[in-house]
Amino acid sequence: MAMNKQLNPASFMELLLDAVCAVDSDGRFVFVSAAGEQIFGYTPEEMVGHSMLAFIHPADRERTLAAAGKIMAGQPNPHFENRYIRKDGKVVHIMWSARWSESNQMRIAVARDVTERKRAESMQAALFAISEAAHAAENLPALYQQIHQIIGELLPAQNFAVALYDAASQQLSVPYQVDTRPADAPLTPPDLCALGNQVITSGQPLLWQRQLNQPECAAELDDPLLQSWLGVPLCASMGVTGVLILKSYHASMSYTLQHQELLQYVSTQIATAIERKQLHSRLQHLAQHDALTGLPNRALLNDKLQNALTKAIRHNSRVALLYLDLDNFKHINDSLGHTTGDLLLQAVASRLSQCVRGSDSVARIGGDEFIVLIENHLRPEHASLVAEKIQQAFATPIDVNACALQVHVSVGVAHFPEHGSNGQQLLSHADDMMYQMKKQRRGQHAR
Ligand SMILES: Nc1nc2c(ncn2[C@@H]2O[C@H](COP(=O)(O)OP(=O)(O)OP(=O)(O)O)[C@@H](O)[C@H]2O)c(=O)[nH]1
Repeated sequence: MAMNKQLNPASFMELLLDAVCAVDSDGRFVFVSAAGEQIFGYTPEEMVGHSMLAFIHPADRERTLAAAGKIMAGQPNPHFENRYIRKDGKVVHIMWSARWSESNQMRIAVARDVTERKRAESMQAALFAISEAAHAAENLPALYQQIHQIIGELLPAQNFAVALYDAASQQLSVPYQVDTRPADAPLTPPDLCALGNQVITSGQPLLWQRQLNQPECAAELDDPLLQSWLGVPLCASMGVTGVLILKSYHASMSYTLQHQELLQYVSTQIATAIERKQLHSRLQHLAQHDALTGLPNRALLNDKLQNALTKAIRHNSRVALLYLDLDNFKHINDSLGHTTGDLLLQAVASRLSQCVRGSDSVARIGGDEFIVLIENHLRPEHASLVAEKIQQAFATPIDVNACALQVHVSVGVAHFPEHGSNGQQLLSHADDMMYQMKKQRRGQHAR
């Protein structure tokens, strides 16, 4: 004989993994099924009678109210996502399927916990964003900033630093650091180093939580404000190249193993992005600088000159160029050797750089030819003063390989706007002036 089972839909409801909820027109929970406790951390009794808004993540409240308004106006919504704050403080992502019941004057909805899916999605999105940033960021500082932003989407990252290890000098430097610690106790980069170095040496992440009374294994943990410290190694093709560092100064926020795993998950991609950008920067530097003296080369000078002229035209201001060429440099090479000639060129570059302000530039455009680009000056006499200063600087011989070498420099000056409207014309004018000076000097010596 077949069993005559009585159907009891209410008992099915208790078994559902998704929570069934009813919310009245004032936005209060009227009913929450048993699954609600698993999802929200509150028992249905703790939720019923309370405003739905009280449980919603503050950043999602406005959006949720707008969606609720539409549902109450008769537009069912089977795919609305928002975040709730669980009783244990954790954030839970909910996918709602909701409609308005006119007869009951309630929103009837089913809530599904999609936190795991969201986590996987945001980790994928972070990886994608990091590889995008590696291509799009203009330079390394911009890349660090973008990495900070991307990590901030994944976990609390108010206090974040990138520390990089230089294997040659065995030093850890901190090229990027945002620290919200009160200004009366400023943080200096060496404070980061002890723990950072531990991460580098071990190649393992390091998580310190004050609340666990972990031993203070480094001086930086003496800081009474510090609640938690998390460092994850950056492992690239060359091994461990640095550390990503997160810190918390809030007793309510301590980094956990879950945070550590998240950071580790993206750290390899970040290490690769930094490595790629560093390589790019090195290649760019090589392409724009003279290998012997480290000064900007002709290509970079042309860029700088173009920028200077664009600014000068916009602000109705001046630009001056000094074209410098050493006299009889060939003789130094021929008599003392090419190596001495190289050392002399390096010393000349350094002496020239000391004669100009930070806003001016010195470039090496050929064997013994240098250019000084002078910006931000009011009168032509200023450029003449710089030229004089250079001649005075070279009045003292330069010591190279125990030889005191007397260097003479011929200098030609060109002014914008008087001697040309573009870089080419200015360089050509300054070259002509320099050559005239050289001819004059030769004439004087011949006499
Ligand atoms: N040591 C060294 N010499 C270089 C380098 N580049 C070019 N030179 C040499 O620099 C010399 C430049 O010769 P010139 O242009 O005749 O210049 P100069 O002997 O100073 O003659 P004037 O300019 O007429 O006074 C040549 O002997 C080049 O071989 C370099 O990187 N290192």
